[in-house]
Amino acid sequence: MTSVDASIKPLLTVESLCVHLGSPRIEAVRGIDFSIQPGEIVGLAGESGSGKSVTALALTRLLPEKAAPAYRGKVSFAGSPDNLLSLGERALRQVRGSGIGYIFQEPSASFNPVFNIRSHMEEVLRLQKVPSRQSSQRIEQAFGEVGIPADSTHLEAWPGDFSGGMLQRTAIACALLAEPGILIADEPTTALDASTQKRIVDLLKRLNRERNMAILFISHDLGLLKDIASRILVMKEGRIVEGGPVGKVLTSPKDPYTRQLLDSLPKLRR
Ligand SMILES: Nc1ncnc2c1ncn2[C@@H]1O[C@H](COP(=O)(O)OP(=O)(O)OP(=O)(O)O)[C@@H](O)[C@H]1O
Repeated sequence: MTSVDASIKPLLTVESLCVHLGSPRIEAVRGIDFSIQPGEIVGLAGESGSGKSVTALALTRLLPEKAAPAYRGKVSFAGSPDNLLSLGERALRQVRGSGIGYIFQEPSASFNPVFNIRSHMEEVLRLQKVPSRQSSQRIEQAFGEVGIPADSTHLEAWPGDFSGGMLQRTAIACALLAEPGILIADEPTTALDASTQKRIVDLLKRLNRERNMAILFISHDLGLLKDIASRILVMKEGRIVEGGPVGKVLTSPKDPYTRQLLDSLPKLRR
């Protein structure tokens, strides 16, 4: 886990973020504030429905249009004065492409089943305006980072040909192609078996260390967050009810809700 110098300016700052969505309308996120430093791994915990995924998607306005999301507050990235919540679509696409990457619980959510793996990776590079003569080398490098051979068997495969763990590693490789400053990982291991889960967590920790890539790691599993994050935030009903260094929050939680979440963890995982 990379240690973080508090004097360094935050990479991502979220101020008074509120999100209304759906029908009937609900306020899924109710005025939250947090920041993430370059190279920091922050865990976002909270039970199902507490607003973790809505928060993650709201950062770059990725919530589905059909939910008619309305955003309030400010999200700033990489020292820019722009508010991502009101930035034009084109500029925002640039941030989504290169600044802020995502991986999701269901790795298949990162892929279109009718395109093969190579097409997905080339599309990421095209959006990054990487000259096509550099494509093969960049794809090889990204695959290398996640331990998948960049041969035709893997590159010409369809997303449906891969196991969950393999597809999640491929999703991470796709995200890496854009060299994000921060990776938003929304329950990235929940759909995987225990040994694959460990492999993905180890991979993310290594990428954090080697690339100084910050990670917002979302999970309802405090035991897992203890292993990966240096700091955690706990959400309940759209609010952050507690936050701080992971060791401190987990050994002496202040909020009754965090205590309750901890009590629901098997003793061995604490
Ligand atoms: N696309 C959507 N349309 C309407 N309501 C939504 C949508 N996505 C989430 N919600 C609602 O927003 C609230 C917060 O949901 P969210 O998915 O952020 O919770 P979560 O903490 O990520 O839960 P989980 O751990 O189950 O993923 C819930 O009441 C949920 O039903």
